Amino acid sequence: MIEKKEFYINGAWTAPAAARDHEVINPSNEEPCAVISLGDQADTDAAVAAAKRAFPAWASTPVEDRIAKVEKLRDIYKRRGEEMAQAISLEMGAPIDMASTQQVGAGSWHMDALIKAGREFHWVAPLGDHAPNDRIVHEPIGVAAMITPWNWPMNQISLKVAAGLIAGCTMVLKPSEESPLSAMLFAEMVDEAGIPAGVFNLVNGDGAGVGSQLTAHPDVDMVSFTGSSRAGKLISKSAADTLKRVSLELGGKGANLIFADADDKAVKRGVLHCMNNTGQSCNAPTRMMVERSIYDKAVETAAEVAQSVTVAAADQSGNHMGPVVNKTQFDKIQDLIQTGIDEGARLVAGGTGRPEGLNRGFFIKPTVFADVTPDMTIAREEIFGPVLSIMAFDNEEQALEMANDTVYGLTNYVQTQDPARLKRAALALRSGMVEMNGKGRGLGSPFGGMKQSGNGREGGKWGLEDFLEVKAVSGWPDEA
Ligand SMILES: NC(=O)c1ccc[n+]([C@@H]2O[C@H](COP(=O)([O-])OP(=O)(O)OC[C@H]3O[C@@H](n4cnc5c(N)ncnc54)[C@H](O)[C@@H]3O)[C@@H](O)[C@H]2O)c1
Repeated sequence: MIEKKEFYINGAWTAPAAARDHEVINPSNEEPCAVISLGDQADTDAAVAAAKRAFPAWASTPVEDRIAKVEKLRDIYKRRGEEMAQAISLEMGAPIDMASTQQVGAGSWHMDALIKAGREFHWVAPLGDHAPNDRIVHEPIGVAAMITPWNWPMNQISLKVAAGLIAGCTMVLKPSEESPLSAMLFAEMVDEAGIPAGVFNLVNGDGAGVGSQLTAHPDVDMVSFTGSSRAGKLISKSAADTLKRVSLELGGKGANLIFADADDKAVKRGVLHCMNNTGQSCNAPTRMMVERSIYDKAVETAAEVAQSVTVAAADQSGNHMGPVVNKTQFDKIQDLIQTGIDEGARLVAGGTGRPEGLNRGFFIKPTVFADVTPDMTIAREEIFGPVLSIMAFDNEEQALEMANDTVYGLTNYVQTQDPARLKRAALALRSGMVEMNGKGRGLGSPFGGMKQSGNGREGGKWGLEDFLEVKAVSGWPDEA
């Protein structure tokens, strides 16, 4: 069993102030695979103090030197990608091939984008020709607390840490207690990259402990949080007493609008996207809304695609689906599937219980419901598992209304060959992102939501701005 009980504070691996062991469970077999420590107030205080001490020197380090350190970190990360894939796969259950490509790949992709954005960013920018002696100066906010979830661990950590480093912030990372192994490996890489002591610190802990201590800490200047809307609300309240800046990336309930003229791969693509990472993605297209004239065919195709998805342990090679992360999620998803049945949705694939042949591990059947109505629980709640809800619509107006009828607003999807409709839908959907006809977003595109999906924007130049103060200066001397 892996034993990793220390925290990374002030450039050194440090024993916790008090022993509080926590077992990390391998979701593929429900057995403990590692022991870590959960920190307490003394560990949090030590990490925040180290970050505070390191801030003046790091903030005044030239930005090109900060970027050079992140480039080094990115290179080490790429070199040690296989180790990272193993850690992610073990702790949160992503199948090893998917962990190597998508999970690890997301981290280097974001670091590349942030490096590019840092180089192109106007750190000191003119206000405009009408005010030639005004400058807008961008400065790091200070000490950032970074609190991350388990579902895409390196995606989230790289977005926050690389942006914070380039911006000139110092930081304390509290990764999810479900996925600490990848985060500790990342800390080793930060150390190897020669990032100065105190700039990056890591303390493991849970939300009620280290998480809350960070969000309430008087010496933390901002909180960058990715996780559930539930925790986002608690964090906002906790940070209010010290008026910290709070950047939130929360849950979602993405709609995928499939019009009758959609390409013939649209339904299959939508189902597989929903099931990717065992449905544990905030931007998963979990509400498939289909124009009535192609509805029956779409339901049939969706059921076939879901039935073709195989399920197996995370350490097996192949393109199967792995388990969900833990028993709490397993039980919650089982309950929601049962609720879907009880409320009258038509089960066309999957259902409650484990897939055939799997008696241990948090495995869920790839599940599809048809005839879902907007008031049903499965149409409203983020399930965070491989469960798709299919609904019918009669016209564009109704489709857009149904898509926007949610407290969330993270990513919506549109499938149609009609260019005018694509543009209308892109503008009408109330979400931070709209992806159309299966085209992924480009390098450096901002990731974030509206409404209860949060207020932050991560990635590229918008990701840097989350960690920056804007200072307005007048009377700037004329350039020689
Ligand atoms: N919008 C995005 O960018 C995005 C990306 C990935 C995941 N998510 C969301 O994350 C959720 C799944 O992740 P999760 O189950 O780990 O979420 P979670 O909210 O339970 O936990 C996320 C992190 O917050 C910490 N935390 C929990 N309560 C806290 C509190 N009161 N104070 C401080 N920290 C606290 C946890 O320890 C963990 O590190 C889903 O809702 C998903 O949609 C959002």
